Amino acid sequence: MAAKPSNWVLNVVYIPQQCYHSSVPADVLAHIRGAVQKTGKLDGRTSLVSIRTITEPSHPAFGQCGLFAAKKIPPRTHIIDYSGEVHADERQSDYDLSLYRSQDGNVNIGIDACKMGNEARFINDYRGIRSKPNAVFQERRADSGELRMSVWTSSLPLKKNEEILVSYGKGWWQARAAEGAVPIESQ
Ligand SMILES: C[S@@+](CC[C@H](N)C(=O)[O-])C[C@H]1O[C@@H](n2cnc3c(N)ncnc32)[C@H](O)[C@@H]1O
Repeated sequence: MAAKPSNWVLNVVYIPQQCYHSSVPADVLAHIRGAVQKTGKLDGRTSLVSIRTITEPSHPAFGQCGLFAAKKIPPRTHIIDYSGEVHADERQSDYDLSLYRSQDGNVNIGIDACKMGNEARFINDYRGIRSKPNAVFQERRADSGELRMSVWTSSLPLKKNEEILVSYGKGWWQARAAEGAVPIESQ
């Protein structure tokens, strides 16, 4: 089992690389895994980030965790891949993001880091924290050929100890507005 990063949460399994749920159809699985042979090398670890509990009461995710730059990170730099359970079944999860949609639109593949994942699951949305995101999600093929959702710095560097913040997208918040996830005016 992979060594957990500092401040990892008790009820979540740490997986440095994505894993696959049985709901993913075989042809889609082959497409996501890619054609390149796996090397067996674990490339999911990074020293660029640290998980911290948010202690400022003014932060909208006060008491939860966030992901922070452990050192200065240059602009347009790969920070980490979002790992979790790659799945095709329906999920109600605040840790689920979209990875792939089949051409006919019949298969939607997500990566759910609710029960298992890596440091990237702690990345918060920028709303209510700063004026714009300082990081972006970007699909990429890893050296192994595998399709992944990765996190990159924007056009500006990240300072050491700066919180890494992306945009979850308006749709993410709209879908949760009924549950009072965030004040609508802050979208
Ligand atoms: C993917 S998790 C992010 C990590 C989470 N803070 C944690 O400690 O597990 C998404 C959840 O974080 C919180 N969150 C993220 N960004 C937020 C924001 N800008 N304002 C309020 N809550 C936020 C919400 O509770 C949301 O459901």
